[in-house]
Amino acid sequence: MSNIYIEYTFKVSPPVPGNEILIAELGYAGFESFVENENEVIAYIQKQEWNKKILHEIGILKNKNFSIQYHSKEIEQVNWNAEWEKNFNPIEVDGICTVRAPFHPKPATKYDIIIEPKMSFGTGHHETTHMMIQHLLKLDLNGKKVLDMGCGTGVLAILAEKLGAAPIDAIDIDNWCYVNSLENVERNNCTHILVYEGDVLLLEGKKYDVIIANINRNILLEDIPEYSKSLNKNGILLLSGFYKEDILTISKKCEEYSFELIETIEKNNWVSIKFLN
Ligand SMILES: C[S@@+](CC[C@H](N)C(=O)[O-])C[C@H]1O[C@@H](n2cnc3c(N)ncnc32)[C@H](O)[C@@H]1O
Repeated sequence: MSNIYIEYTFKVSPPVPGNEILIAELGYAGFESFVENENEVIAYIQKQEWNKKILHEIGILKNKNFSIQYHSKEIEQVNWNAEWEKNFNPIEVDGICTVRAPFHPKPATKYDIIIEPKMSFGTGHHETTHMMIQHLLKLDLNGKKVLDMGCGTGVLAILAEKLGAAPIDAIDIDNWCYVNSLENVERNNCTHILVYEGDVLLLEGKKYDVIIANINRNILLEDIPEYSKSLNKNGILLLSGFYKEDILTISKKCEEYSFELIETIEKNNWVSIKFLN
């Protein structure tokens, strides 16, 4: 895997909701990792994946409701840790769960998840991860067989184990996320999580009580039929990674596969939905 990345810095006006829309569209276009602050969005893509044409596919750049300026430069991945350490503050969810870096002090919350994200997605800062954590905290996962599809840093799989789930499969299509999840699983002393590099094809013949997938609208629409085959009766499906405008499309697809919508959470236009099989 190449160590050279292209770093793009975007200034979006207005930043709300522009930054979130931009991040989602960059994600669909193949960008891997994002740092968002008040004034800018910094996004990274591997040089070998990068093609200037990618930017023409990004709808928000052509959307007249937003003004966007950007510049780019090539970076060595070796600088990345220093970048995220500067930007990563601990995240507390509902006073029960903290997601933090190893160098942050131990929190008082019941659940403490230590993540070194490097180039992976999943520190709890993003709305979608935050809402998936909220859903998970309300489930009884004791002894439940769980799949975390699109595991990123492994944050949701790690929380599932802390909530009593076992065994847990964590899958990500990206090699960096696979390696990073393995590291984070070990860092959190988890012993019931198996991490795989791959996608929905790995589900052949497998059955789970709970499937969690925080990916994006298009991948979820493709994968929902496979989730349906792999989820036990009365199993729970938690989905996120899409906007409010996509609720109908996602829930219609789920209804086609006999999932019943139980609860929707929304945060800054992002959505997470709980379905029952
Ligand atoms: C939005 S991140 C979610 C990460 C983490 N689960 C969280 O909630 O913070 C989506 C992840 O899905 C992975 N991904 C994208 N397409 C995928 C696919 N077809 N199958 C499996 N993983 C995929 C990406 O590499 C990325 O790590």
